[in-house]
Amino acid sequence: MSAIEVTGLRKTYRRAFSRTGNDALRGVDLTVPEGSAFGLIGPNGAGKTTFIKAILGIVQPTGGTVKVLGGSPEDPRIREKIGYLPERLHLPNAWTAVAFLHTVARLKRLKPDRAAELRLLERVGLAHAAGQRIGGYSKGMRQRLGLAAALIGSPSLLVLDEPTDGIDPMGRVEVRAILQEEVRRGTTLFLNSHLLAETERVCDRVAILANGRVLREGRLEELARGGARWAVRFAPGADAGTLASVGFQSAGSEGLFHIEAADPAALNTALDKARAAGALLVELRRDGQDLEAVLTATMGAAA
Ligand SMILES: Nc1ncnc2c1ncn2[C@@H]1O[C@H](COP(=O)(O)OP(=O)(O)OP(=O)(O)O)[C@@H](O)[C@H]1O
Repeated sequence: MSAIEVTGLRKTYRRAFSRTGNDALRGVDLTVPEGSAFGLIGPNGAGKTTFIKAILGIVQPTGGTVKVLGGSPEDPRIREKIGYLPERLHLPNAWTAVAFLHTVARLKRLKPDRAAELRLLERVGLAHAAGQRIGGYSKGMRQRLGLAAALIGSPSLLVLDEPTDGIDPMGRVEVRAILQEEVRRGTTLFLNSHLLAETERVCDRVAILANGRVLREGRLEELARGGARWAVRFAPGADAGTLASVGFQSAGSEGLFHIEAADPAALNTALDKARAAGALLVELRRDGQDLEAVLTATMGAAA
């Protein structure tokens, strides 16, 4: 089953007293496989937050269909299985973190469990501030609390809109570890982040949204990391003719070669042959672009 299945999704925000509107989504088809870590990227105003709100039933689509966890996002039984961290968090400043999580649990129709709530606060690095009023929290602390609220009840789908906004670099490492744990647990992660390095580290699939349309979608390996192409450096003295016969094409600079290998087994077979011919491997890396380069190239091609 797909965690999210969207077809022909359109959203036009109507302008008051006007016949025209603002087309935020212009026919989006997107499938998010269950258990995947999916990243949505794109420039400001692309429609990312609108897309997220549509899959959560917060905005009403103008057209198209949205199926989440096999049902409608408006179905309360489906909503209970979704954890959501919005881009703009509104937290009750006069409350403590514990009181807030308690209420979120009740809204999710869960039995309040103080020990579980304290464990969650510990997990997001807020144990020390559990009894403090939220009004005194820093931006990063508020964001961590929002993440804790999204994690309540071990959701099947976690939808996070800019989760590390305001969180310091060490905090980002912690948040990333939590997201990776959740994915290992089987949660589907849907992440909207402007931090491409973050998306690249956490996600296995990515979609590029621009001007309300999906320009590219696929496995990160295929889009960014170069897929089957590898760059290999051998120690000086390796015989280029012999290496070419087993698939290594010279890249011009001393000792540097490229090879296409469909999978790790094919790559290792070629490396074994190169070593058997006396070549010494000194460096191996995927010959790919990073996500920033993919986004820039995709946006350039679409302009
Ligand atoms: N409530 C609204 N009323 C009218 N227009 C809106 C509303 N919300 C969003 N828009 C418009 O819809 C378009 C898409 O906005 P959206 O916030 O979905 O983009 P985004 O990709 O999340 O942007 P960002 O990366 O800047 O957060 C923009 O042109 C925006 O101005």
